[in-house]
Amino acid sequence: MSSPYTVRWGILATGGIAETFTKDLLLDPSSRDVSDVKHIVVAAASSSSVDRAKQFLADCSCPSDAKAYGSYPELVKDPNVDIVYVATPHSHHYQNTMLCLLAGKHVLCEKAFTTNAAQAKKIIETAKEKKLFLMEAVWTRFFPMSIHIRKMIQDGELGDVHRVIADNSFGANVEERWGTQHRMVNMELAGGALLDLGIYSLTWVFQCIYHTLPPDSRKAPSVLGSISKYAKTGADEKTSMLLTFPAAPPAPSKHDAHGIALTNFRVATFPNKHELTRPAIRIQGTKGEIQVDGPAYRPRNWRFIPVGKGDGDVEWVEAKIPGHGMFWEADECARCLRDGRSESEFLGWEESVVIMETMDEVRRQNGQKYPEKIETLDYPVEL
Ligand SMILES: NC(=O)C1=CN([C@@H]2O[C@H](COP(=O)(O)OP(=O)(O)OC[C@H]3O[C@@H](n4cnc5c(N)ncnc54)[C@H](OP(=O)(O)O)[C@@H]3O)[C@@H](O)[C@H]2O)C=CC1
Ligand SMILES: O=C1OC[C@@H](O)[C@H](O)[C@H]1O
Repeated sequence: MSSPYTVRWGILATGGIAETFTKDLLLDPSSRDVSDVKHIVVAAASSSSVDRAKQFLADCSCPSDAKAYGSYPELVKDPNVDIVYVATPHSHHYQNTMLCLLAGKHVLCEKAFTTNAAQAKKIIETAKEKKLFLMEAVWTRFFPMSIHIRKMIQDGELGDVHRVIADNSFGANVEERWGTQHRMVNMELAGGALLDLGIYSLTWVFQCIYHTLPPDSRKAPSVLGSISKYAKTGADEKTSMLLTFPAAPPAPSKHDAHGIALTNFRVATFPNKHELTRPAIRIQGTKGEIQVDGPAYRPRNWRFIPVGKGDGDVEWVEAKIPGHGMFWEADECARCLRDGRSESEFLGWEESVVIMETMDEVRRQNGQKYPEKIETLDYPVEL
């Protein structure tokens, strides 16, 4: 058996998801029956200090020879880094990803890709120019469950999919939990429910209705969106979206399809998040519906209820996750690098842009603008 293709990662920022991702990277791939790729963490950078980066590497049990850097520019100069995982707040993704690409590094950038679609197009254009790999880290797309559900739809097991309803909401006392400075509500950090959580509701709508079509049949949806703002900062705390995907050309398909994407900081998808009470996602076709339990970003159970059957007739299917589940997107990055592909077919550049454009339009309809310094295409900008 040939030795696995090995990818050397640099971690940019040392916050919560950086730690979760890094620990997942270091899990033995055989624990998820993977043998063709493997991952090494060779460096991490903190904008706070080199000591913070050192502590991060230690906390994640990274190899002792992994390099700690006290700045992002130092990280992207490291010749041992093949690909950088960008784990800063949404507001910084554009500047940080441009830094990496211009230094010749492949990039996996956390979601939301950027603050707006124009920035997403700019980093994609730069990746194309530099012949580099770039992907938005919408990790849920790479779950075996997501892949299986997409295939069921493409194989016609649901019949014609007319509607997808997806909710990704937290029940929180926003004032107590996040105040005014936390990235979740801080407009300086592109805070708000839409870019942080709503993108997962949109992910389920898009991966079931849009992504399952042949690429040349995919058409961007029209969207109606409603935003309610958190009084203390103006970030969106409730965003509800109705998307209409036109009938798929060239063969005039029988219908268009609706997506209802919801996100909310005040009320949760499940009243009791530890019980399987109701689906976070419903994928509704003419032969039946798939229900996914949620949370939308890391669902663990799903079921298919054929037309004629009741909820009580069909058991939930548990989809086990040997770890947190971020390794699957990393495995996809490794396979793309191995095969010389600049983008993943699971989440290509065009689809990331269409989703960013959808969120832009919802923000436009509701007068939701972030500070110019995080909406700008200028680079470099000190944030
Ligand atoms: N895929 C998933 O499941 C999840 C994804 N995310 C995404 O990951 C990104 C980061 O989220 P999360 O890890 O929770 O955020 P954290 O606040 O925990 O970490 C963000 C890190 O970014 C760096 N940073 C640089 N500049 C700033 C700044 N001005 N303000 C705050 N932090 C700054 C800091 O690291 P340093 O000081 O070392 O430079 C900080 O620790 C977001 O885009 C979010 O959407 C978040 C949670 C889950
Ligand atoms: O991506 C995410 O998934 C889990 C949430 O807790 C987090 O806020 C969000 O960024």
